[in-house]
Amino acid sequence: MAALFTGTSQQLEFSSCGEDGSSSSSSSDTSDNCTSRTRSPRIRTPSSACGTPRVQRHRSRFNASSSPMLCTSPIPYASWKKLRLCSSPNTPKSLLSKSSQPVSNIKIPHRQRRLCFTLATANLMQAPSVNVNPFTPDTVRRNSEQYWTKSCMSDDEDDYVPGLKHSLTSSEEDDEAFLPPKRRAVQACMLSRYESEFLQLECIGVGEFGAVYKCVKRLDGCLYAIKQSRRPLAGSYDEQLALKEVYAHAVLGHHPHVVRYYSAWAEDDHMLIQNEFCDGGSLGDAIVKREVQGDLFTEAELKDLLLQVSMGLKYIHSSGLVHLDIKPSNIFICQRSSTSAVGEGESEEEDGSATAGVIYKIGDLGHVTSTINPQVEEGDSRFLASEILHEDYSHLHKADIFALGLTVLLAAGAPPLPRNGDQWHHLRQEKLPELPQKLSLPFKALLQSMLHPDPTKRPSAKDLCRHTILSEKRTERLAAQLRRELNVEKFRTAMLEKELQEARQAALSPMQNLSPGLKPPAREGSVPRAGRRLVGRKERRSVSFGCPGSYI
Ligand SMILES: Nc1ncnc2c1ncn2[C@@H]1O[C@H](COP(=O)(O)OP(=O)(O)OP(=O)(O)O)[C@@H](O)[C@H]1O
Ligand SMILES: [Mg+2]
Repeated sequence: MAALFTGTSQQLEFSSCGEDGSSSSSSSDTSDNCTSRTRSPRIRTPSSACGTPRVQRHRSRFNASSSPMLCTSPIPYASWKKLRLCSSPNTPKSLLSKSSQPVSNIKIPHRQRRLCFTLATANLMQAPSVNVNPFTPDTVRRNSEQYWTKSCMSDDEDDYVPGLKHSLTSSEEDDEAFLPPKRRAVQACMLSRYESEFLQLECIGVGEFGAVYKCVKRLDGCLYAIKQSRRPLAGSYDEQLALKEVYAHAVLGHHPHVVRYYSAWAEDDHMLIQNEFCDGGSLGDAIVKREVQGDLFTEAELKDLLLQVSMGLKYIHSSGLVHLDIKPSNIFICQRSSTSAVGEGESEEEDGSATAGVIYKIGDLGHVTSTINPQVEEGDSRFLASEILHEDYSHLHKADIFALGLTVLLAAGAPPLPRNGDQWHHLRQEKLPELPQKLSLPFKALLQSMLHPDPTKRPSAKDLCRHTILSEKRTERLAAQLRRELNVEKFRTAMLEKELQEARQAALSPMQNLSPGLKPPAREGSVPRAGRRLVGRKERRSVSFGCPGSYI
């Protein structure tokens, strides 16, 4: 993995993401840009509030937990090294690699491995061996385009259109480049799991914990976001964060408003977490982008954001957990089409959130803790509720509501949030920041209530999901969902009607060929036997569509 990091950092140039630690400038951190993150203790001296500098407290906690004897975590923190037990899961790919390994497992010296990894990575970069998933929307579209192009070509071979021919050839070549030649199987067994199972496409973000890469999984051809810890993990604070994230994801399961987790493993002292890739990036990035374009989130969009994240929080809270690091850079955006491809239909239908537009998802579960036995690692100080600073953990889920209130205000165009000082306290004393747009009074009042100094006065995530101000949004979502379902049913009905007509015709045509004397007497309203048998299996499906005058 060291090699992996050496190799890839050369090729990918971390600095090209513009997010190296040194470039952080919190003055312009409208949306907690990843340049400005300081994972631990963000409050230096929130004036009178806290005598002990946060840094101190935080560090000591971290040191304590690095020793197995002093570990205070409620989670039985097995050393991350134990993850190595499952670092080569029996995915078809790893089984293939294993079977191609020589019987005598020759240990390659580290230096040599480094070289192998780098060379192999270079080779893979040149000719990526990745399967093409035929079911992803892009592939389906491309295949159908190719199908039409090909059929047009074969209809009239002589009508040669250079451009068309060229595009067809190049896309065929693309496909060939993606198919794994057999000889690469030998290389694959020398690669790390990350390198053998994934093709790294680009660096999509850098945070305190590490870097996040957009990757395509060679086996299924789908995109994933893989988060890699920057520093070696053993006994570190990062280890705790990484394990917390993995444990939380595993407990939470799937929800349309929580970034989906697929797998995690350790390689050469670094943790890797494979998550759903959100093609719209983070809300933080979206806020910055829209600010630059002078295009603020409208009130309707803000309500949609608030409703969706509240749904995700409601789910997290109902599982007895709290996020504790809600902020724009930890909320991810998926465009509608890509989300449906991930196969989340069931749960989306449940809460009626499947509509056109974007889907917001809560990610980065590195600070998640349980409400019953909380082990609080504060998140970003800009979003920290004051009771958490005072170590009052009796209403932890309301700290998430507070952070969400500030997140929505930032999306509404609020100026960058203070990390400490008087401004920091003002925000926690019901003094909302100035906004560059006019929000309706009820919506403003709702946001204000989310920032109430008394956590018990803040609405819960459940309250927010049911709130009348957001109910309009909810109704809209529900209506859109129903419209989609109606369209599907209409389409199904049309198909069945067509089938029915064909079946009737098929049944009638042999009868028409019979001489009049041989024809059985027609029973009014009945379909001839042959016809019934032909469509009999569709009976149950068809019956709800009420086909008058038939038994079908
Ligand atoms: N699933 C994902 N899909 C798309 N982009 C992602 C995904 N996960 C992370 N990113 C990008 O990587 C950045 C950092 O990710 P993440 O928040 O997980 O890391 P972090 O180290 O915890 O950062 P921070 O300390 O700011 O919370 C995000 O701001 C986002 O731009
Ligand atoms: Mg983050």
